[in-house]
Amino acid sequence: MTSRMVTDWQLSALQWCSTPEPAENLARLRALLALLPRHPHHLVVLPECALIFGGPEGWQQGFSEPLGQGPWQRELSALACEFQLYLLLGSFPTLSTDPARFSASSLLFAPDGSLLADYQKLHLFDVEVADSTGSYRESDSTMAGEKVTLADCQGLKLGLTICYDVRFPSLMQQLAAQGMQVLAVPSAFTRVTGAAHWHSLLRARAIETQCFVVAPNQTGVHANGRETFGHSLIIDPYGRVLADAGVEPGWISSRIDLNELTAVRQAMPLWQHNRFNCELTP
Ligand SMILES: O=C(O)CNC(=O)[C@H](CS)NC(=O)CCC(=O)C(=O)O
Repeated sequence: MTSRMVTDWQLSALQWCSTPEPAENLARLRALLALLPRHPHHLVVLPECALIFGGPEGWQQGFSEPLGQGPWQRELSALACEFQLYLLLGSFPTLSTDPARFSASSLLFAPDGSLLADYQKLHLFDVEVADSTGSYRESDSTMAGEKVTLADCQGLKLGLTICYDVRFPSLMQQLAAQGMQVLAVPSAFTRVTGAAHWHSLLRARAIETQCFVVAPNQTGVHANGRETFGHSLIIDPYGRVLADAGVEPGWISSRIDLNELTAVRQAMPLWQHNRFNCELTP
C-alpha cells in the first residue's frame, strides 16, 4: 500500500582497513555505529569482508559458519538490535557444499536481530592487476553463488551484490526488473582498479537502473600487503554523488527520499524505452 510505505530513509556506509582478526574489526564497527546519526529507518552497509580481511591464503575458511548460525553472525545480529537498524554485513564466509571452499555471503540483519536476507557472491575476482598482489584468484577459496537476490526492508527493495559484481550490469538489470530501489555494493576494490574504474562503474549502475547506490569499500594497506581504494560512495538515482568517504577510515551517511525514484523515472522513462527488456516490472 503506497500510503503506508516508508519513503524517508537514512543510508550509511562504513569504511575502515579491516584486519584478519574479527574481534578487532567488531570493535571498530561498534565504535563507528555509535557515531552515526539516528533515524527510525536506517540501513547501514559494511564493506566486503568487513570482519576478516587481509589474512594469509585461506585464512577466512577457518571462520566459516553455517548460514544464520555461529558466534560472529550472533554478534552482528546483536548490534542490529542494540542500534535498531538494518545492518548489511558486506560479506562473511559461510559453509558451502564444497568442504574446501566457503561462500562469500552478504548478510542482512533486521533491527529485531533476524537474518532477513542472504546473498552469495556471483562473480569471483580471478584477475591480474598491476599491483603488489598481482594475481587474484578468489575462486581458489570461494564458491560462486547461483541466485539473484533482492531483499525487502519494510518495503525498501534492496539489491544485494558484492564488489566485482559491479562490473556485470546484466545482474543489476535483473534486480531492476524485480523492482530494486537501492543497490548495495559492499566492496574490497583494489587501489589500482579503484582509481581507474570505481566511481565510473558505480555512477553508471545508478544512472542505468535509476536507483540509489550505497557502496562501502575497504581502505588502506592490509596485513597481507593488499591495498584497497576507499572512497565509499552514496549515489542518487540521477547519478549524483551524495557522499564520498575519501581514503580515511570513517563513515558517510545520507538521508534519502524514495519518492525521488518516481520523479527520475517519470522524467526519463528508460524502462519503457528499453528495446531489450525481456519482462516488464509489475
Ligand atoms: O579474497 C578476499 O579475502 C576477499 N575478497 C576480495 O577481496 C575480492 C575478491 S579477491 N575483491 C574483489 O572482488 C575486488 C574487485 C576489484 O577490485 C575490481 O573489480 O576491480
